[in-house]
Amino acid sequence: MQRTRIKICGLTRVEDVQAAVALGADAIGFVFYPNSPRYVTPEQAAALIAAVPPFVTCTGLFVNATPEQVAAVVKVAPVSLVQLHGDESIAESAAIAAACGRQFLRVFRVKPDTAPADLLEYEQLCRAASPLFTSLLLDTYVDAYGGAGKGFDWSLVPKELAPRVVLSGGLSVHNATDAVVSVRPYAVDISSGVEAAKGIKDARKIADFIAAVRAGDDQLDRATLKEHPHESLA
Ligand SMILES: O=C(O)c1ccccc1N[C@@H]1O[C@H](COP(=O)(O)O)[C@@H](O)[C@H]1O
Repeated sequence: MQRTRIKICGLTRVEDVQAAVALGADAIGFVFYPNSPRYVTPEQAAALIAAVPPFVTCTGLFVNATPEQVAAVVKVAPVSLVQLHGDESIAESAAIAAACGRQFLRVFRVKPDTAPADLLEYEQLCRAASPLFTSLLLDTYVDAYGGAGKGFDWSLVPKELAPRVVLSGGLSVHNATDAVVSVRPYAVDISSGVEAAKGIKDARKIADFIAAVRAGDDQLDRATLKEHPHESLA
């Protein structure tokens, strides 16, 4: 049975954390990039993380921070995964993860001229560089680094890579079902598409987004049953 993991990113209020968790988010993201409108201090994030039950993953998002800066944040805000969303090289990303003792998501910001083979090669390099590497997170290249609500051409994602990637960039209730069915990613990550205003999440939009992802999962399950009628979906 297909179950695409769902991360909701850029939370700043405890009521938004509680809503996301209650509605079924698998992961919650906190933005430690000071230029972001969704920035939270490590102390604010620690208070938000205290509202998260076990088995929901808390992620810390960084842009071009040093290993020392990331380690200092993680000491105060106990995230279990770091999302490296800037121009850090693969070696720098591995060093950051080692310094803070956390697994990491390496972000690849896709441009119109990105080739599918670039993504495959980049993922292999990440995997070879560090045992703390978990997944490639694919976002759209924008000057502001992220959280911009801008999508990229999903046909650039190689079929063999898709089951291991986190897909993000411009996702919303309007395209989530299509994203799941056409890309088949391991997970999806959303920020601006479930907001009422920057940094303020909208519980209705989160609920609708999650329902749209599950509708995609259901479509994939039905297709699998049609192709392999004797296969169990359990
Ligand atoms: O959310 C932010 O403010 C942010 C700032 C800097 C880098 C990344 C940021 N968010 C991430 O951007 C992608 C796409 O977001 P959106 O759904 O298109 O708004 C997502 O991975 C966020 O985690």
